[in-house]
Amino acid sequence: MTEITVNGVRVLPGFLDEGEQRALVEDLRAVVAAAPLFHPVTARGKSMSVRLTSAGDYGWVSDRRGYRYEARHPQGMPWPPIPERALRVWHQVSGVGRAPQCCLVNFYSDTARMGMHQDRDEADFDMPVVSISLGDEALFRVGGVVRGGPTKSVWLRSGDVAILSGEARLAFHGIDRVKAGSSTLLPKRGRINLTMRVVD
Ligand SMILES: O=C(O)CCC(=O)C(=O)O
Ligand SMILES: [Fe+2]
Repeated sequence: MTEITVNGVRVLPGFLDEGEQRALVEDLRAVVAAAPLFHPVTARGKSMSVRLTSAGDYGWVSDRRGYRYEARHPQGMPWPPIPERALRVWHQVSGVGRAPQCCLVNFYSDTARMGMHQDRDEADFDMPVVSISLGDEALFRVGGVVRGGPTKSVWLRSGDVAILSGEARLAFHGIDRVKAGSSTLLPKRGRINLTMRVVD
């Protein structure tokens, strides 16, 4: 496994083998059973194309009041615990002593995408964001810390881990598209991305 760096974001291709990926998908079934996926809307009333849920002490939500971390799912239940298997990845790659407080779970259908944004709803940017990709490949675009600057893209494949830390912690990033049917991991097509974060 050769680590690559895309505008400062570290990518560890094939960090999880297929058995670990399958086990993690099973863990996520339990997460989604306890805290169903939902389609967030933005403060402007636009529906996001990903469906999402969270595990941990906090979950990321967005609705007409804007986006923020909340201790409960929009339907009122607490978020389930972050799967041990995901926590292990965090402790292997994050380089920090703290545990993540949120594991955001994004589900991308064939047509879903995510616009360029910074992850900046957390209190301490010395804490990295650790991402795990499962299922179909996705074109991940990374820019600098200023919107609109030059970008580089890389395909994130099932089992890849990406780390936003240091100078790249606040890098703009997004998902341009998902290559439908490029992986056989998930029973239906699509992609799951987990991002673990220390929130407060
Ligand atoms: O899906 C991805 O790889 C990135 C997700 C992301 O940037 C986010 O949830 O903030
Ligand atoms: Fe992000």
